[in-house]
Amino acid sequence: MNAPIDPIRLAVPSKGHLYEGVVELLKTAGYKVRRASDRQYEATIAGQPRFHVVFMRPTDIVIQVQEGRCHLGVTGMDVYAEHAFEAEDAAVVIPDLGYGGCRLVVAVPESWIDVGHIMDLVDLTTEFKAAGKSFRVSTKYPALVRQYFRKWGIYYYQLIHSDGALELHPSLGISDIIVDLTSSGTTLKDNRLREIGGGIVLDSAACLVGHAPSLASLAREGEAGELALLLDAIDGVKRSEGLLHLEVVGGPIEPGSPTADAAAAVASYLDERGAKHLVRGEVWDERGRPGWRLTALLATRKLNACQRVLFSLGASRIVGLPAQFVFEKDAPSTFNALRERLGVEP
Ligand SMILES: Nc1ncnc2c1ncn2[C@@H]1O[C@H](COP(=O)(O)OP(=O)(O)OP(=O)(O)O)[C@@H](O)[C@H]1O
Ligand SMILES: O=P(O)(O)OC[C@H]1O[C@H](OP(=O)(O)OP(=O)(O)O)[C@H](O)[C@@H]1O
Repeated sequence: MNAPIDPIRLAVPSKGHLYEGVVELLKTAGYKVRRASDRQYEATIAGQPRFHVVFMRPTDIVIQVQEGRCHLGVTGMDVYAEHAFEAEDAAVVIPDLGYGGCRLVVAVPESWIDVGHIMDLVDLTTEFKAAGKSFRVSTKYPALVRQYFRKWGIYYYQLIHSDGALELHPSLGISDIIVDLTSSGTTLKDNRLREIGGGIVLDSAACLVGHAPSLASLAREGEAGELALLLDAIDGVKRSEGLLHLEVVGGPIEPGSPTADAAAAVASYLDERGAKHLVRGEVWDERGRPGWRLTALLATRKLNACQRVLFSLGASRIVGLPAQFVFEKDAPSTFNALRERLGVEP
């Protein structure tokens, strides 16, 4: 048996769109990254001496995970997908970490009123070719664009590879259209460009990738190993996102009083609002009088709208605490799924 991987190197984007989200997620999961300054490219994790964090650009992260220098890495799904064909040893462990959402889209000048759908580009690119002109597409994602255009039967175009400020290209005459990331849509709009129908090449989010042979080795450490603990913690955090652990207490119940049914009414109301894991039971206050208590998981955004109704149904106190982890016995486990995919025996 090979020696255990030590340190476990985790690559994290050094700045930009994907940085803060992962630091926050790791912290909530109990893995607080200790980085001396934002110019420091290495860090440790408090209480986790086996982890070594390195900070890199998202593209380099895919390459270093592929090479096995980094065992785990956080990058954008867009970046991973662009390099996937040359990174067969870099496996996706968690495809969506819950932040860094954006879309890779085909955008044309607003003035092109005849082009509303990707299908229109089939004809347009053919017309360009017939007229002896080259239809130029600026992008940072040549592999994804080629694949997408092939799927739609678009063959006559020239790719212009560029790393930034692509939105300027059509107005400067560098290209005719662009394929770039967007989230709020502001940059496209401010540069008089617009997305076209059927033009979403990829929906992307921050993802966790890993070097497949290293993942297999870490998975062999089992459910108490560092990989299982990290993935379980992330699963727990992700499952708790946006949820409150709600406690509703009612009472005291006077003998013969109709409030005895209040707990059932509150449970049924919360159930209608989408609350999960509703449980209720009898409780006694400090004077020994009976009451009821109900707990549930409820979307944070729904609590405010509920509270007056809950009082009217008989609740006397409502407490909502942000859930930090939700573990459910039968919920899908990233670690178990990964172990199965890698063919590692439990
Ligand atoms: N609105 C957005 N625009 C661009 N990228 C976004 C957006 N929202 C999330 N992202 C994600 O952030 C990644 C880019 O991050 P950032 O700009 O920090 O990196 P970069 O320095 O340009 O990296 P590299 O050039 O190495 O890919 C994208 O690949 C994408 O996954
Ligand atoms: O839809 P929006 O919310 O406006 O976001 C989209 C913009 O954000 C990104 O640029 P970034 O800020 O990463 O700068 P870059 O050009 O250096 O990549 C992307 O390349 C777009 O230009």
